[in-house]
Amino acid sequence: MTTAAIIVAAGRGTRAGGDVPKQWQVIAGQTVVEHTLDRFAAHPHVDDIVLVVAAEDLDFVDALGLEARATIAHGGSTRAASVLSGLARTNADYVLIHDAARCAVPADVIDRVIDALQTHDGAAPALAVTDALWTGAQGLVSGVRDRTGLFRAQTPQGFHRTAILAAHGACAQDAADDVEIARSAGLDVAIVGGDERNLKITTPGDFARAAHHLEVPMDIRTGNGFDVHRFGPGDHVVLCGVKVPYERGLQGHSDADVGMHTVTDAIYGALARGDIGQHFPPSDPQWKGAASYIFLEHACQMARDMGFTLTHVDCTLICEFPKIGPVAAAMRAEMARIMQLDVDRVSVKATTSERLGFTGRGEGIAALATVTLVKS
Ligand SMILES: Nc1ccn([C@@H]2O[C@H](COP(=O)(O)OP(=O)(O)OP(=O)(O)O)[C@@H](O)[C@H]2O)c(=O)n1
Ligand SMILES: C[C@](O)(CO)[C@H](O)COP(=O)(O)O
Repeated sequence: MTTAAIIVAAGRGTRAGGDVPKQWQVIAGQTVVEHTLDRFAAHPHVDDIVLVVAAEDLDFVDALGLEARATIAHGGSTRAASVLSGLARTNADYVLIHDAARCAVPADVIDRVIDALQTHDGAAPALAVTDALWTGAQGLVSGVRDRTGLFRAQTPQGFHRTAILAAHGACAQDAADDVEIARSAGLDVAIVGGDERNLKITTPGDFARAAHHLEVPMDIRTGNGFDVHRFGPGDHVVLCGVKVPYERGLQGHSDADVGMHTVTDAIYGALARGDIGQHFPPSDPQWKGAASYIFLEHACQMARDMGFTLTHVDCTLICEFPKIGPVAAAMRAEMARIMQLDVDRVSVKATTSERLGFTGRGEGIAALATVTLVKS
C-alpha cells in the first residue's frame, strides 16, 4: 500500500496577519510550509507529497525550490476545492490530508493515522475537550454545555484515496474539514490520539507557540588542533597573541604564534573546512611575517557564517621555557578579545614534557587545542 501526503497551503491566512500568508512566513529558521514538508518527507511510511498552493503564490514555490520536494497542485477558493485539486495529483492507496499551517506535527500522530487506515475508511487525530464549556453573551456566562464526547479536530486526516475522492465528488458545499465530507458520504472515521504540539497557526500568537514545538536539532562539534614551531635566533616569542621576552624566537613564515595557529586549526577542524595552510599557504608571500590574529579571525568569521557559535577553547602549550604561568591570563584575555568570547570560555595552560623529546630539549614549542562549536 502506498501513502501520499496532501498538504493544503492555498489559504490566505487572514486571521494570522502579516505581509504574506501564514504558510510563507518564517519561523525557527524557515517558512512554515518548509517545516511541514520536512515532517512528512522524514516519515518512513510517506511515499509521496503533493503541495497545494494558490496560483498567486507560485513565486514562493520557485524561490524556495519546492518543485524538487513535492508535486505542486493549484489550490481553489475553498479548502475543499484545494483538497480536491491535490487528490487529482496522486494515485496512492492512502492519502493524508494535512494543513500546511500545522507545521509541528509529530511523527507518531502520522503513525497512528496510517495504522488506523488498515481497519477504517478514514482516521483523524483529535484531542478530547478537557476544559469546561460555556455559552456566553454580552460578556456574561449564559450557560454550561456537557463536554463529554467532544473532541478538538486536527490533521492529517487519512483516507483510502478512492473513497475520499468519491465523497468530495458527492459533496456540494464547503466543509470545515475532510472528516465532515467523509461522514456525509457514510465513511467510518476512526479518532486517533492527537497532540498539543500539532496546533494550527491561526492567529498571530500561534507563530511563537508553533516555533516553540519545532525541534531544531542542535549541532555540537568539537575540533582539535596541533602545531609545532622550532626555536631560532631572537629575543622574544609571540604566544596566543602576547609578546613574551625570551632568549630565542620561534621560526615560521608568519609570526610563528604556535598557540594561535593551533586554536585556528581546531576551529577549521570542527567546521571540516581544511586547515590553516590551506587558507593561508606558506608559499604566498603576503603572509610572510603576518600577525596570526588574521588567521584566527578568519576561522571565527567562517564559523559565524556557517551559523556556529564558538562556546569554548582549551589550548595547551608544551615547553620547558619560557614559563607560561605569569602570562597565561594575558593570553586568555587576548585570545578572548580576538574570538569575541567571554574570557571564562577561554583556557590557556602549559605543561613541560619532563625534559623528554624535542620540547624537553628546548628545540621548539608544541601546542594542542580543543574547541567546541554549537549551532542551534
Ligand atoms: N482555499 C483554501 C483555504 C485554506 N487552505 C489551507 O487549509 C489549511 C487550514 O485552513 P485555515 O487555517 O483556515 O487557513 P486560511 O484559510 O489560510 O486562514 P484564514 O481563514 O485565517 O484566512 C491552511 O493550511 C490553508 O492554507 C487551502 O489550501 N485553500
Ligand atoms: C481542518 C481543520 O484544521 C481541522 O481542525 C480546520 O477545520 C481548518 O480550518 P478552520 O477554518 O480553522 O476551521
